[in-house]
Amino acid sequence: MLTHRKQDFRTLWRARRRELDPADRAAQSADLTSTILDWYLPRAQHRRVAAVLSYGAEPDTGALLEALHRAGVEVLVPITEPERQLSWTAWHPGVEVARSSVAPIDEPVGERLGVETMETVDLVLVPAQAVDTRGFRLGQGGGYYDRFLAALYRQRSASITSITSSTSSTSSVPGADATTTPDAGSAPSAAPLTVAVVFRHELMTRGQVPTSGFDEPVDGAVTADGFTWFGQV
Ligand SMILES: Nc1nc2c(c(=O)[nH]1)N(C=O)[C@@H](CNc1ccc(C(=O)N[C@@H](CCC(=O)O)C(=O)O)cc1)CN2
Ligand SMILES: Nc1ncnc2c1ncn2[C@@H]1O[C@H](COP(=O)(O)OP(=O)(O)OP(=O)(O)O)[C@@H](O)[C@H]1O
Repeated sequence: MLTHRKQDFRTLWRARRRELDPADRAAQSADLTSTILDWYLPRAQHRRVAAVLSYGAEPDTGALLEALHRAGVEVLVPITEPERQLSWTAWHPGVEVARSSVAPIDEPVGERLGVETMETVDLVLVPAQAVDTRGFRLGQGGGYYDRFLAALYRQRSASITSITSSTSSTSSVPGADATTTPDAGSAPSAAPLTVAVVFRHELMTRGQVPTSGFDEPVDGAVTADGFTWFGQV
């Protein structure tokens, strides 16, 4: 039942995405690019970002990936593996790509890294059809990012625990009320931060995205208007 609700919702929002005027899509993609660069570059620590090679009607990430690379940031993109797992590989302009064996998308050819590589990633840009202000997102329906985020958060909380046990600062869980912070002053401090990248109309009020047990919330969302953070990490 819930699966049907999710599927209907996905179909609806996919159609809305395809109906976006191409000029609007291009303008929002350009604003997303500058918003992400303006926020990230002054805060970069490891200078490593995980993103995606966009396809179809997604926000276009081409200019963003190139600008990050030009700024000396290592860009990682996902590789779809069997059993709905993701691995990660480095992207650079002109990298050789090959068709995935499990999804209808092209992916770079190169060394494949596991979730451990995220220990030195600052920011994970997560694809989504829609996201609500609890941080719940709807993706392509493969469950790839749900599985990946679960593994990432296990790793992240293990490292928070090891830091807090030596510094006695507090840790908490995502899920408090959202704050829209165009200057992103109150971004949570856990690393890497997970941020859904969506068009303006795809950022919704809490409870609007149907969820199921495996869904993992993201820390924030970014649209052409700026970043929104969903709570403390
Ligand atoms: N840019 C990008 N890369 C990504 C994802 C994503 O959402 N966006 N993924 C996130 O998990 C993974 C790939 N997941 C995918 C899962 C299913 C389909 C797929 O079957 N697409 C069909 C059907 C689309 C439709 O019904 O309209 C297609 O494109 O023909 C594609 C990618 C990893 N890489
Ligand atoms: N950690 C998990 N373990 C087992 N099954 C999972 C897990 N996460 C998701 N699934 C299953 O994967 C399927 C797709 O999940 P869902 O509809 O939430 O995908 P999605 O979030 O839209 O896709 P994606 O994460 O790839 O962007 C569902 O049947 C879901 O139950």
